[in-house]
Amino acid sequence: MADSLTLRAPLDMHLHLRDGEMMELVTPLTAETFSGAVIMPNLVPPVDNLKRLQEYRERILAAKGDHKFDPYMTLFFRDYTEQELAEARDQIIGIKLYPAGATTNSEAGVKAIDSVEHVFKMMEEMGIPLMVHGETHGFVMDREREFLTSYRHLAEKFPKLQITMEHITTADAVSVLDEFENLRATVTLQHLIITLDDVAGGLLNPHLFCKPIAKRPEDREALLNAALEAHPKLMFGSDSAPHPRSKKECCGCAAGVFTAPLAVARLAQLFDQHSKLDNLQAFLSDNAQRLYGVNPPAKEVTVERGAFTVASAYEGHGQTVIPMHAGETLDWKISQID
Ligand SMILES: NC(=O)N[C@@H](CC(=O)O)C(=O)O
Ligand SMILES: [Zn+2]
Ligand SMILES: [Zn+2]
Repeated sequence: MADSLTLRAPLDMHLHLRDGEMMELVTPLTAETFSGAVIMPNLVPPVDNLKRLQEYRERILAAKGDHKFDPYMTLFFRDYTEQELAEARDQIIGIKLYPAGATTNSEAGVKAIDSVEHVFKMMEEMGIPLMVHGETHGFVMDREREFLTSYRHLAEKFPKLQITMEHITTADAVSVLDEFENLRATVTLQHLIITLDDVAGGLLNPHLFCKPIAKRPEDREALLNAALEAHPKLMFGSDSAPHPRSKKECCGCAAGVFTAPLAVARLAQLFDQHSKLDNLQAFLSDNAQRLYGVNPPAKEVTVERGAFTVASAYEGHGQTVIPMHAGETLDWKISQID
């Protein structure tokens, strides 16, 4: 069994960097180990025009320091005009659709998905990918499964529109992925590891609470198998979603798990545990490069077997964030970054 592995240009295809002091704190933590990341637009107010997007990108580039790191920008879906889309096309990797109220900072999202199909049509014609937080407003455990109907409808009606099912959490979603050529998906680290039991089966763990909520053991199994086999349409997207400690350890805990600083080491441990280290490169970079046609800056990240104790908190810029696995010791660590 290999005791180390060098990963080329790791990519995080779903990342929240926030803004202001939180952005200052968390951006270098991703920029250090990843060559690029898809930056989610759910700021307050949302990133839904080019001026805001360009300014946000500049702030990210300033916050990343000297690290080689490409932020792949997204716009927050709204009823864009053809001219707006044409101007945005070369500056974005895609447009992210949130059903209104489905998750953190999504109040400005779409209220009725069938009322915006003219925008999907234009995006299809212009080759702009659509990324989707795919949950209905149904019972919390059924929201993703119910939304699969919308994915099927969109995939069929707009066969040239590239649609990413973001942060999938169910076995059903894995199956739908194979039904349509134009569907692809991201999956998080936590959904490969935990189930609802880890969130709420014993003492409540707010640091594992996110949307979509972690599901059943058989769902985790299906997601994990697809990731370990480096399913060609599945990409790593951490959905690392930092919230201040005070917004997590309180009554009315915000949804989001912060995994950016430990994601690569923890994925190496997971793939090693299942003797699938050889497939990590595809899951963590090659699939995304092929599906999105991105060409990230060169970066080699070597992981090796060895103890790595995750910080109990990340602090700085007046912010405190608690990561997943806080204070725990992992079996794999990053040993070198070139
Ligand atoms: N995943 C989450 O639970 N939260 C994300 C939003 C999202 O990706 O849905 C956040 O912005 O905090
Ligand atoms: Zn989401
Ligand atoms: Zn997210």
